[in-house]
Amino acid sequence: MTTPDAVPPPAPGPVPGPSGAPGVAPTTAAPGAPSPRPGAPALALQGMWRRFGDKVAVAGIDLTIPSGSFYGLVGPNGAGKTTSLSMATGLLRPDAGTVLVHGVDLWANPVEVKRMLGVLPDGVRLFDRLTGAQLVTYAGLLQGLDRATVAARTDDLLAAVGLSDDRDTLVVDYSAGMTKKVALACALVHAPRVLVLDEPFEAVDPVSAANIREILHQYVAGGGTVVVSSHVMDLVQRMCDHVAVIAEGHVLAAGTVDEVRAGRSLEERFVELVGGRITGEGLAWLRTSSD
Ligand SMILES: Nc1ncnc2c1ncn2[C@@H]1O[C@H](COP(=O)(O)OP(=O)(O)OP(=O)(O)O)[C@@H](O)[C@H]1O
Repeated sequence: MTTPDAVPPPAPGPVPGPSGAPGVAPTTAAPGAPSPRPGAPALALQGMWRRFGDKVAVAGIDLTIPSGSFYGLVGPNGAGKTTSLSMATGLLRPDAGTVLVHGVDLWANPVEVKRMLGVLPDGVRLFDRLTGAQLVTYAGLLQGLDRATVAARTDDLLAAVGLSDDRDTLVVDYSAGMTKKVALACALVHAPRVLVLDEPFEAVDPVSAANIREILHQYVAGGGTVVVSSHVMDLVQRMCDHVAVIAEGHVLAAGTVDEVRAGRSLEERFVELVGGRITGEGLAWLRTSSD
């Protein structure tokens, strides 16, 4: 069994050390660095644009993600979800637009703001010649945590995601689902205020997915905000309290899950908003039966 309640809660300020040990802030804020604005949304995307050559991937997206929400981002393949989340977390520079994290401009203050963010990017590229334990330790030390805190949190997080027995295995030898889980542990180690997860359940088995969902719910109950992209509508409907549907770089609908689904299932509403159902009639040659 996992111990999800051992996961560090999101830190509004300095991160507490293990077992009441003195805490250490992830890194010392530079003098005059902007601080989170009370009452501001956890994440606000304003007028985001991004093109790749002739392809407009994100075409003027505005999104407001309330503090303490569990926010789902859904959309068909190529809708612009990963591009939006990459711009929202400082991984990809927007062509235009502003990202505010708890009221602080990300692209104007990347160092300070990234300290508030935990990110699980899509297609994670990790230092996979490290073991799982070394990788989480490395992520914690990079965030400026002291060694004792990192050691305690690494143990807690690896237990919570079910990787304790594989802690000394090289990440390159992990399965796809194990890699997702260790990347999630890395994203959580500094107790960020906002957690942004691109397809966190992809390749993850159902028991591990349920454990991860529990970790995320506890994180939100402790004051954190989760933004998660997924293709699984049923999961988003059950797990999230807010959702945005995006397609072709635009927001088609956003709000609470109940507002967006408007009395139907989220999947029905998604298909209605996005369209694009294709029948298999054009593939008659695939029929193998001679009847
Ligand atoms: N680095 C890139 N170079 C060129 N085009 C890109 C690049 N990244 C994304 N795109 C294009 O931008 C559009 C949006 O891609 P994006 O990855 O954001 O979609 P997505 O909603 O995350 O899709 P999926 O659900 O399939 O992961 C797509 O048409 C994609 O081909």
